[in-house]
Amino acid sequence: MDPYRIAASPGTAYYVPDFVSPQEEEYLIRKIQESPQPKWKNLANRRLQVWGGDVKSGSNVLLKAALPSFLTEYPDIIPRLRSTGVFSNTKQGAPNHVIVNEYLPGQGIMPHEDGPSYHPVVATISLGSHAVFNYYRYKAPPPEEEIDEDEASRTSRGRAIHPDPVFSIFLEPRSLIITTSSLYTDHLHGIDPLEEDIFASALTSPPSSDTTEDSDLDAEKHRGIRVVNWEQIKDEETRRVLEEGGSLKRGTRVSLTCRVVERELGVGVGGLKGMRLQGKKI
Ligand SMILES: O=C(O)CCC(=O)C(=O)O
Ligand SMILES: [Fe+2]
Repeated sequence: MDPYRIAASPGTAYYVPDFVSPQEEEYLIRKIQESPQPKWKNLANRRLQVWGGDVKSGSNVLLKAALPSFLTEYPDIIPRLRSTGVFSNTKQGAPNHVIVNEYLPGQGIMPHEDGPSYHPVVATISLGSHAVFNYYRYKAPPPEEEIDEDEASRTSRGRAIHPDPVFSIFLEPRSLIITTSSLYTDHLHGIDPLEEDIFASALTSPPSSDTTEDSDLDAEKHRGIRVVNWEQIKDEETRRVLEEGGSLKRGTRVSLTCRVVERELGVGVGGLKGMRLQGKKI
């Protein structure tokens, strides 16, 4: 995987263009769209499907269900992810849990952390359209003496997030991105709800706060996002936009977020009825 490493990313991340072929992309989108209506969960700003089973809240345990053949047989997404080796230090060796998200132009996902149920290596496949993944950090917590006991035991929820992303990664349709370790555990990730992404030239540096006397023209040149992996972008036209600055309209994007939940419970004959988990009926 070394040739695919994103050099400018903090932590270790890999960007693999053309991880799936155009034919496979079309097939996957079709199979996902053909899933029965109840498989879709409608959220305010996107809809999603969960495959592989549910993670019981509070337990971090996956109540395992079979992955569909469009992920295990044709196209062989899961075996292909196994062969990258990035999951080799997990018990399973390959993702056992996949979330499918569908975003129409103008939709996105708020900056968030995925939580402790997942092993901190994530494989994301983009289909249909591009995305710009933004990574954020929390604002520094208040000094310790100002935190009361209750505050300290609270989870990260409710902590203020820095409004500007620390960095952004461009995801082409059919690409795979693998994020690991600190990128996953120390940052939040999100996608802005936009119909069009605006890019500043990757060759310019972001305006610093003491360059307020910049001309309007200079300011214009600096406006927009810079992505850290622009040199790894396969599509020439897209790479030129990222290099020189410009905009890209979004289409419908379908993503596969593939992860490992190391603690899992298989579903035997008779299903979940009467099953107990850590002494509790589930
Ligand atoms: O669509 C994506 O690539 C991001 C999805 C995501 O962050 C999530 O499902 O937790
Ligand atoms: Fe996420």
